[in-house]
Amino acid sequence: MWLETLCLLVIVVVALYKYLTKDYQHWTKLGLAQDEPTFPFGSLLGELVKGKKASCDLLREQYERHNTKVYGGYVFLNPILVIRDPELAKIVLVRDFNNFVDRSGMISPDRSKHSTVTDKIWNRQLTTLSGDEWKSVRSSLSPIFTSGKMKVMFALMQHVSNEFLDTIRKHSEKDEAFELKDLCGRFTMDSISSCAIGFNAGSFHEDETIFVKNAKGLFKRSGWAMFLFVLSLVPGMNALLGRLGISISRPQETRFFYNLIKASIEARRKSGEQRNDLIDLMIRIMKDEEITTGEDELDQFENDAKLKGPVKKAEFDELTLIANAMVMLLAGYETTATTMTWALFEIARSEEIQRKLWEEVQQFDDPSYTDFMNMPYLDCVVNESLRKYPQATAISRGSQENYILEDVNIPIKKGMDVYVNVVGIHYDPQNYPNPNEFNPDNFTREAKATRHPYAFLPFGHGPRACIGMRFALLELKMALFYAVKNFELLKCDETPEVIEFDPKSGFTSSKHPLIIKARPRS
Ligand code: HEM
Repeated sequence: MWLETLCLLVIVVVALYKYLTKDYQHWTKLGLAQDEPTFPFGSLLGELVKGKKASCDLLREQYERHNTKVYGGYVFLNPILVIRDPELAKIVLVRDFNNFVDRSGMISPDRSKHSTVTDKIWNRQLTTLSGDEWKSVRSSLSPIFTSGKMKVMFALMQHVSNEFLDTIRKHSEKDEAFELKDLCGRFTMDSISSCAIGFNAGSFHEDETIFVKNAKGLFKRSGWAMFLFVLSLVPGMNALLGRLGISISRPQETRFFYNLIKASIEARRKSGEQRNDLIDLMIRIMKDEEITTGEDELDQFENDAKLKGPVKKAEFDELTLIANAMVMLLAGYETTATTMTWALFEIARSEEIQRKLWEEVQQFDDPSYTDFMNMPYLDCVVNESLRKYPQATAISRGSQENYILEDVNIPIKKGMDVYVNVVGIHYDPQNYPNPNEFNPDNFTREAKATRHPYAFLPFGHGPRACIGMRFALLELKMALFYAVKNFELLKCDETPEVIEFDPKSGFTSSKHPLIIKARPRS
């Protein structure tokens, strides 16, 4: 009897496995090269979930294994299409945007309905909203970072830059080596909290303020958080977790920011104070005041990012405001800090790059916002840092309808996800000769003219691209400018020679601490 039961069990398990993995040959059947999936994670997530490989390395390897414009892959049991070609990236991200509005794994209305309060906050953020709801919130928030508004934030960032310099000075006076990520994290935390919610995070004055502790907590990858995240990707699980009162997001830290931002809004309303920061701008949006954008403020990236056609006006309630003030803190903290870290590290490693940058920055005593936007070599160094160390190694979009991707003639089913392999494109020698080398000259006007404009995607592209790009660029430029103008950045015994990416980080971070020294310029 037990033998029959065992045989039956084996048959059921095999049949179930066959059923679940029935789509694992989806791309091969269409004649397209694919990355071989392993059950149950597919071809993309397994290594990442196990923390064995950084996404930067994994996606680069996958890109280099293929030589077609697109290739197939799998996330769990689902086929995804991966783009290697900048022109096809443009078609998906910009030209046919109306079919590719959402990122993959976007929330379903069902998930929203049954989620816990703290998950609801996450569900109202720009990063996770979908369809018309996203369009209306995004169009309300878009004018927030135009160059006119950035000039006001520039003044707030000056104060943070001074604290940044004081900290480097203290290390240099003691001839002490210092770790860059910690320093840059303090810079970006203070500038985003001050510009977004008018809150002085005080990062430069304490080892770890309660603000920083909670912000870091939101990014920490514990086994439980990872388990819940992976579970939430399984269809139907979000709603179930919500019904059981289990938060996918980190409830304690989310509540901390919810309370902080709410208190900031209330204080602002009571005092009537105008700081012209994000909270002010969002309160004006809630009151239905028009925030204008001068068309002449928009560059090519932003013109591509404009939403075309009629957009329903957002219902901008207080929860939406808090959720989006919070997402600015989150999306703007680690991404910018990590890029800044790499940029300062590369400057310290190359005497020649540092000399060229120094020659440029020393021409300015007290640069204005416009000056910062017009320093060509500084711009090249920042762009090269974003190329070599893209914080989002891939960009994803879900297809809203059955769709044929032109040129390669590949059918994409409704609901299927398309990924653009950003890091692969950034390291393709056809786009950037000697891609492992840090070479700011990749971004001279002449070099850019020889390349497809979509071969550079650190902030994504199109209407769903990074809303905080101008803010991030200004922070990066200010930090690099003041550091190089006031100090010689130097390698020291602790500076790593070989770069390795951290497989445990969700960003393109270094596995080893990036440590340098600084000497005051006379
Ligand atoms: C070096 C720094 C940064 C990098 C590399 C970066 C990169 C990105 C990327 C690649 C995306 C996805 C784009 C797409 O899907 O096409 C994104 C989205 C986003 N970023 Fe950034 N970002 C940075 C800084 C910031 C800052 C400073 C803020 C806020 C102040 C911010 C806020 C956002 C938001 C809210 C979204 C979601 C936009 C939407 O879905 O409508 N980011 N970012």
